[in-house]
Amino acid sequence: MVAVHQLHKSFQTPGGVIEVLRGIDLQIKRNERVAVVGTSGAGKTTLMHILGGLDAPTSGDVRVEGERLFALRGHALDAFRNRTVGFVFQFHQLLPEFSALENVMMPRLIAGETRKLAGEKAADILSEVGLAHRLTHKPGALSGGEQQRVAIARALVNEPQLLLADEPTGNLDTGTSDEIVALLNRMHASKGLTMVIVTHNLPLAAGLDRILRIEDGVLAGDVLNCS
Ligand SMILES: Nc1ncnc2c1ncn2[C@@H]1O[C@H](COP(=O)(O)OP(=O)(O)OP(=O)(O)O)[C@@H](O)[C@H]1O
Repeated sequence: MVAVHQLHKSFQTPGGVIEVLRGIDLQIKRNERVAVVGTSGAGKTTLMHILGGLDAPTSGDVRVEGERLFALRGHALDAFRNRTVGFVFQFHQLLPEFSALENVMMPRLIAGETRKLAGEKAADILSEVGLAHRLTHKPGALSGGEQQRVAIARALVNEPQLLLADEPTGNLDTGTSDEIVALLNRMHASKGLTMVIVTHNLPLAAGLDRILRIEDGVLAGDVLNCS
């Protein structure tokens, strides 16, 4: 599903060039649930952004579903990302002036669907994440857990094969965090998703199929969870 070959990423900063990813090789199977752990600043978010085509590597290759991500340019990359990858961030990044329904419709409207069909699909997925009663609420009128459910619905509304989540429970209390983890696992099971989740939440990581540890820009550990 995902194949990463000799991935390097450097950033130019006022203090000079910093090498954040230093030669990562990685394969992720279809339907796998992978946790990415590591100390702060290790390069986890940078890796996720590159896996999802949000940022380009300095060198190296990423294939998603056999497609060389960075051979795609402009509109072709946008379209591939919109169709194939869903993102969930720590801070939900919902648009505050739009309702839950409108936020979730957005990726389908961007893909060119009519408002009517996009609205139906968005209502269905919001219902699947337990928010059928919150369609017209704006993000500010929702709890933190509900906001994250809307963000998960938005990530899944285009039926992507790959879900990338960066600290999806990082901003939530323990109870709400457990509900979000349960929801992600339910979505994985019902939709056959491949999931990659950056997390500092060790029980979350321990519940997934595989744990990757990134340290100082390299893959320092890769453990299958056999329990
Ligand atoms: N656009 C950028 N320009 C310059 N440096 C950057 C940029 N993005 C990330 N970095 C640096 O790259 C390093 C890795 O950042 P990254 O966000 O990938 O780490 P992380 O492992 O996700 O950390 P955390 O767990 O704290 O979120 C950090 O030192 C960060 O300051």
